[in-house]
Amino acid sequence: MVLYVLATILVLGLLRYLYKRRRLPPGTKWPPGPRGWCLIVSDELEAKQILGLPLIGRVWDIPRTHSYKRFKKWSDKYGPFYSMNIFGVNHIWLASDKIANDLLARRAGKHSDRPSIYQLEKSKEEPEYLPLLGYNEIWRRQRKIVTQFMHNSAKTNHYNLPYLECGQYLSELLDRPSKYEEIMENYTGRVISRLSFGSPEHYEEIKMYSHGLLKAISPAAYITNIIPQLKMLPSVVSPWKWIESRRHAEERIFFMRMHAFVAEEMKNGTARPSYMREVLEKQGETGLTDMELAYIVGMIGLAGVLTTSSALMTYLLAMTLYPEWQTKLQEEVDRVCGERMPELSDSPNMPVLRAVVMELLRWRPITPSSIPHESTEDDIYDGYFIPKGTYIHPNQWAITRDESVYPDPETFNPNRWLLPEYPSYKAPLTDYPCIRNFTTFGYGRRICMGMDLVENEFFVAIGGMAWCSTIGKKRDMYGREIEVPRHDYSTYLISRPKKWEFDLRPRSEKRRAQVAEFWAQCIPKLDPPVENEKQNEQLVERVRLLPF
Ligand code: HEM
Repeated sequence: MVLYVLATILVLGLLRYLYKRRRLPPGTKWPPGPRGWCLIVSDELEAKQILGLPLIGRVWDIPRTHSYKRFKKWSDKYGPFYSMNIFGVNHIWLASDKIANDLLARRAGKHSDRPSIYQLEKSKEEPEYLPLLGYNEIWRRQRKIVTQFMHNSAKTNHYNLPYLECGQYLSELLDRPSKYEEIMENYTGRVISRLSFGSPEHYEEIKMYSHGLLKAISPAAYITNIIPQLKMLPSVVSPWKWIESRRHAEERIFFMRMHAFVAEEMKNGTARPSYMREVLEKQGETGLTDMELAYIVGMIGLAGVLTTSSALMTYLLAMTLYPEWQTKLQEEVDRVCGERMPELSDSPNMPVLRAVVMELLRWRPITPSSIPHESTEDDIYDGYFIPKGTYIHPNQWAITRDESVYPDPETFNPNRWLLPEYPSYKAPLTDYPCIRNFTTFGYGRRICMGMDLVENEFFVAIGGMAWCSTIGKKRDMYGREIEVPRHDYSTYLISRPKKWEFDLRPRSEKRRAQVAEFWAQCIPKLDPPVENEKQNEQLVERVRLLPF
């Protein structure tokens, strides 16, 4: 069995390599990069050469976990634009925001496709997951529809849901800080569940399917995402295929159930505003099938949970390690907001809060290895040849550690956004720093579609945490501070700090009571009584079950 798999990989790798090998156009050169064929079986950053092995390239040079650190190390050696061959595919890694913008935004016509995700059936062609679609007609129509409903939602500040959901979020966090992962996912899950389907009740399923999809697309989870040739093995010897077909089928049932749920509410006249309701109302115009429509909204639901909650977790870590920034932030929050929670309209007066948010995204990027683009045409950049079919990775870990832009990059330092002596500073401070279009949201035509929602959620949730709680190091039974790991992060595509111990307390009992009162005030605003009798009964029941 092992021999069969190895032989298949080598033969298919050879065929692909020979097929893809290209001659250089005159006057161009290959980008620099790690060359030679060597098999490395080490997870440490210093590689050990063990055995020469042609065809598969340097794949074993790449650790399964935190590979972006290895890629950064190579960019330190070969420069901010280097290439490498893996299993017959040409890869380019970028470690400079300028080069990433030059290629992925200014030349977006050539570099906006996506590589296939091998663990999925047909990620580029099936009208399912927008972020994974190729640069094709399906992607264009889906992106247009999502742009429309996200834009409409942004016009209402997303119905103020990120703010109104903070009441429950902060109350729960103050009561059970050790459950922070669950509480943070529940917060972002409830917001996106309401936005997508008009009701908060589906957040548990959204969370579950988000984790499932994240695993399916992460190289660290499935070897199939690293060795494409494995996909050609028959199902009988591919456990990955069984796992994926089950995940996919269950997720599809969920998306279709959500479609039916909102369609039924629309029929009864009880559907609240939601992305699903909006696309259903426009179905006559767009001509989308029920299935595609369900996927478009379902995918946005999944995109909105783990990304945002990851940065909330990083906030706890940063405040544990850099308490001086918590003090500065609390000073600003108290000065501007006094006895109430920060609201989005406070944003122009709160540069420190925006700088803290910005620095969280820079210091611990949520997708440190980024989501790669694929080139659909040959290109030449600075004399270097980029053949069609190249996978381009704007390595966010490296870009956010570019010392010419972010001096002393390992230090969490929001001052780099607040003081003119830093290269990343931008005025006026009423508008900047602003997370929109920041490198960690990607580039060009594939740039993230959730930036407006994320900006809103971060402002109120992080501002709210600073307003009501103080975070610090935990002490053991002998009174000694418990060590806090600076970078012990998960290994999937969306990265978050692994669970660690910290102390979180209300800033005062008065603030704790204010948070509980705020939650009570939010409930009727979140679920206002409606004309329809049946829905009124449901709402009364929902409020009755809330854990006061
Ligand atoms: C802090 C949170 C988030 C980060 C850091 C983030 C980051 C990213 C990145 C790096 C990309 C790929 C861009 C590229 O290929 O150049 C992306 C794409 C995308 N994001 Fe986000 N994202 C976040 C939150 C969200 C949220 C909340 C939503 C929606 C509710 C969302 C929806 C999308 C969609 C639909 C795409 C695919 C765009 C396309 O392929 O055309 N994201 N995001």
